Amino acid sequence: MNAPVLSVTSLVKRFGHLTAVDDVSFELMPGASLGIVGESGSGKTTTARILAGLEQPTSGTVTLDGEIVGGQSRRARLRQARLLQMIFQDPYGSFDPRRTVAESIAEPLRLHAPGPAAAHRARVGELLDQVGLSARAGESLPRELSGGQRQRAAIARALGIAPRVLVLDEAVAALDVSIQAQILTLLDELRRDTGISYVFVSHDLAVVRYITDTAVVMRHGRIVERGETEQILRSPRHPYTRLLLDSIPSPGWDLDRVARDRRALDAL
Ligand SMILES: Nc1ncnc2c1ncn2[C@@H]1O[C@H](COP(=O)(O)OP(=O)(O)OP(=O)(O)O)[C@@H](O)[C@H]1O
Repeated sequence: MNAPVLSVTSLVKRFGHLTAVDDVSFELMPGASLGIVGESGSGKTTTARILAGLEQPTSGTVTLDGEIVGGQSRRARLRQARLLQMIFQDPYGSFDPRRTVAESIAEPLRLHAPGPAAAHRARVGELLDQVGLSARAGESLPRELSGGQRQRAAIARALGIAPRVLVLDEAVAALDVSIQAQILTLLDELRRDTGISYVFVSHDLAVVRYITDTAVVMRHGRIVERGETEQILRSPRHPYTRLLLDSIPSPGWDLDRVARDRRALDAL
């Protein structure tokens, strides 16, 4: 039996009186894809940020490849970044606007895998190719690329150091639907080819259905339902999951019923 590449145990994050993440636990096996779904404010992003070390938990642990992470030493932070990389909704802010995309993709290589510049250049070429970007796109500045191309570049940069886990926070939410499909297909191929694991944070159940095997549903910081994604979406057990599903516009959509169910759930 394989060991999980990522385990999260009893994670809690408080901001003052607000408990944003409340006793969250889950495991991710090598090559698996786990969805974290829930409405705005349910604690998804805070959970993702803790995984990436961008936020410290109030309590609980994150274990990556058998070792608890969260240490603040340079060595500990480098190890966490080497094993787990994060992709944001719009990576624009995380690219240096004055550097070419290829230079930005090379940066983590220089930090984590020091070597001759020519080797880095060759690796950047491979990475651009792997995510479907031309060498010309690599020579562009971030603002010269489309949203979809920028997301491809962000994926290339994250993959360069061969992390075990990619945490994607609403990674396709800002893209047109046809571009979303291209990025999701790319992510699917990359997972098949490299055996990388995903934690895929999204409010979009259709996207989660496509890209994940299992999922957890978060509400008010807690996990209210978990299991195989297909099973959860086909026969949700928790009223909140049913409400999320009913909130998707579809033929015969009953907005009054959704509003009624929400009032009933909020009163619980
Ligand atoms: N730095 C912070 N300081 C104070 N409160 C915060 C902070 N970050 C998040 N919160 C609060 O924690 C709760 C969970 O937020 P979080 O962003 O994790 O939810 P989410 O499910 O990702 O929602 P969204 O999709 O809107 O980001 C919210 O009530 C939010 O206002």
